[in-house]
Amino acid sequence: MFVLINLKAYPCDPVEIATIATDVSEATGVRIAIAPQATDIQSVAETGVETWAQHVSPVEHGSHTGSTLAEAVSRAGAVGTLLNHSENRLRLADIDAGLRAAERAGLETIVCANNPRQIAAAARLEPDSVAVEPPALIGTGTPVSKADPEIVTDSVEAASGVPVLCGAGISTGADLVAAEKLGAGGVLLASGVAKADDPRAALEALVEPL
Ligand SMILES: O=C(CO)COP(=O)(O)O
Repeated sequence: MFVLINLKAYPCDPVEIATIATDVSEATGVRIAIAPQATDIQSVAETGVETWAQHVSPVEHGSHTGSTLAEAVSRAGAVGTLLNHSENRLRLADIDAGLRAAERAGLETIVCANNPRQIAAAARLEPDSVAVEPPALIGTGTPVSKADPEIVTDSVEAASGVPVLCGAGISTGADLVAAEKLGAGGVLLASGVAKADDPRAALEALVEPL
């Protein structure tokens, strides 16, 4: 299972969480990555943890003030990027161009989507993986694998062989096991670790049953 922790714009310490993730990943052998704010990518990557961008802009080098260049996040130490998170929705053409920008920079890609129909469309754009996250469950602590397991199984079918992660409301080891049983190759989560009083205990408990 791939565990990708999206720190969003939460007021957590990204380097502390990255250090914990490195320790837990080394101790358990579970692949754990952190997606911090773009400006924290370098300091997070320096901990040795697998580091992802939350987004890259659909542009190449050029006159694109305010953009997040795929090559720049790669240079800072990111090895992958999310695209089209439900909190940062993109137009179809921009998802496509963002994917091609990430490919040029050598970044692994995950395109997020709300439901199995969108997963089918996202998979056709040939990302490395897709992630289904029903927006209504994000941040609720109610996992998609429990609230609506068919969203995961239908997404796995709709993705036509592209690996599927699931996310929204995931916070326990049981949630990870349930996601794996439904066919997900990984999970995307945020508040369960980024907002935990004790992120180390939260992350250890999360991967313990794997
Ligand atoms: O949006 C998410 C991960 O990208 C899920 O957020 P929560 O884990 O807080 O529900």
